[in-house]
Amino acid sequence: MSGNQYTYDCATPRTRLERLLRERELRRSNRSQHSNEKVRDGNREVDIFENGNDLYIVGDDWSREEESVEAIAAARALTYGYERQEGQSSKQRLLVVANRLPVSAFRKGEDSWTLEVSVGGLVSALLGVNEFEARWIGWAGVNVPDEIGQKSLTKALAEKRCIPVFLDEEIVHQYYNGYCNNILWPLFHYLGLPQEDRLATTRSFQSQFAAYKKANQMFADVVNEHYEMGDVIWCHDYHLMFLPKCLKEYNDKMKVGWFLHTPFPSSEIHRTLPSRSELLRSVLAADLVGFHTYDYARHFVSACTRILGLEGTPEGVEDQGKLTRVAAFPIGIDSDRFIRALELPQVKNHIKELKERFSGRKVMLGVDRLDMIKGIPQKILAFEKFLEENPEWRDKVVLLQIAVPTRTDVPEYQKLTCQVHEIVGRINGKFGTLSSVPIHHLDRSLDFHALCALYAVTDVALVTSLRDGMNLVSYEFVACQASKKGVLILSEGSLGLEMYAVEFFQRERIK
Ligand SMILES: O=P(O)(O)OC[C@H]1O[C@H](O[C@H]2O[C@H](CO)[C@@H](O)[C@H](O)[C@H]2O)[C@H](O)[C@@H](O)[C@@H]1O
Ligand SMILES: O=c1ccn([C@@H]2O[C@H](COP(=O)(O)OP(=O)(O)O)[C@@H](O)[C@H]2O)c(=O)[nH]1
Repeated sequence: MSGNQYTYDCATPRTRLERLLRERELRRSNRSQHSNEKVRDGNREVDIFENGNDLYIVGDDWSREEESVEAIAAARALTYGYERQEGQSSKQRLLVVANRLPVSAFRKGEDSWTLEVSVGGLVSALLGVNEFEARWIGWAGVNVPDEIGQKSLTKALAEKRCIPVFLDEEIVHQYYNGYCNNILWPLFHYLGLPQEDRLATTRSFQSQFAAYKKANQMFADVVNEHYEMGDVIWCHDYHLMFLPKCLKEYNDKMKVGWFLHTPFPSSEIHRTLPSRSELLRSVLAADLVGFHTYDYARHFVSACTRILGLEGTPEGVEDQGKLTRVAAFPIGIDSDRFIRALELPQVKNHIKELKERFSGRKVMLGVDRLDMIKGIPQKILAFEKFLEENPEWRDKVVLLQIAVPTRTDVPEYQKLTCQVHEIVGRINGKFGTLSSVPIHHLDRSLDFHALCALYAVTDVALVTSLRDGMNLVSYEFVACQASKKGVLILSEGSLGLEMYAVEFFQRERIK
């Protein structure tokens, strides 16, 4: 054995270790204790062998590296997900960090709170993650300026394994309403930048970007406070693109993943963002970066190569020997949860009521947050055209549109709400009768069971997104249609998700 001996710790070239571990895992079946194996690392060949609890890695230009079982477990947790080691607690600890907590808080008194499940695909998707011992860190959707409120809310949230980040009104205004939802959200969905934000010198842009960085640091501070060695940190979405960098600056041993729930646009679109480079570099501080689809991942890698001049590899992006792995991990739903819900007596009753209420009419359904990317005005206008062109259907079809209010402090969303109300009012005025209207529009959310019943009685679901990250509603509808086999109409803007949808439909045997 040649070279110097030193102790490998989890922070030293992790990416190499991961690559080696992955290859080693593939050879697991042929391996015996104390055996020696040769593994390729790029162009080099290195030897890996185990002795008791130690892993030895020896290569031509490598020094001998000695790795503890804990460090291997930590690297494996990041590379393969959780793997149980003797003497460890039964589940890997996971800190999920997202702007929105799975519950939103409403203040009832000085120190009393009610918590309601937050609506949105990110929350729906992540509630299904149960193979980890997970804690959530995020914003509870409420301003809590006083100490009594902060303490009591922290306590109430702890019961849900949630840890709050307290953002004051000004930060929420600049970071969430401003930079996240007025700049990044429309840009990532190809709606462009608001006119006034094209120049970085615009005061609003600068202050919003500063608030964005400040908010990300506030999330990082809470993570640091709760971090325990070996934890995996999973950062979510466009709200927290700075977080991987903040975390690694604090402790480069942390295992950090970052996942984007929206599309990542082509590099030509990302290039129009004044802070384009800083955001990319911050995300690249993560060990693993994930997207819903291969296209989004490819766009991210090409933004890094074209805008930052870095090298894209089949595994990700490389910067001076450090590899950030980039891959597609399409999020799905727990379909069994929906199928089971349909068997519950209260859901069955609800289905019966809905069938009676709409008997003799075909039910069309839209379930969306009231967001410009969901194409709600377009959907309703298409329905109007259908009624105009097919008068025989006017009293035989109803459109139920659940439009969950969202980001209501952002002017674009306020305008959209007025626009949708105006169109619905006009169409109901035109085609309604004294006893019925063609569109039932609800400005509120439904709970899980009510939603399942609605999906089950629907004849045609309309998913009309102009662009969407994934859109879980389409999957949920299919899961609830096992016996009915209705129709799902997906807009062209949702077709990026087609391959996943088709695979899902086949699995659910819906033709
Ligand atoms: O937290 P909000 O501002 O109220 O918005 C709700 C969520 O909207 C976005 O959801 C996305 O995630 C889904 C699951 O991956 C995906 O199916 C959908 O296409 C996306 O739009 C947003 O990305 C989340 O951060 C929000 O929590
Ligand atoms: O009244 C409602 C409307 C929607 N949802 C949930 O909100 C999520 C929406 O996710 P999607 O990915 O379709 O879009 P997003 O809102 O995240 O952009 C889905 O899980 C729905 O079941 C809900 O719980 N109640």
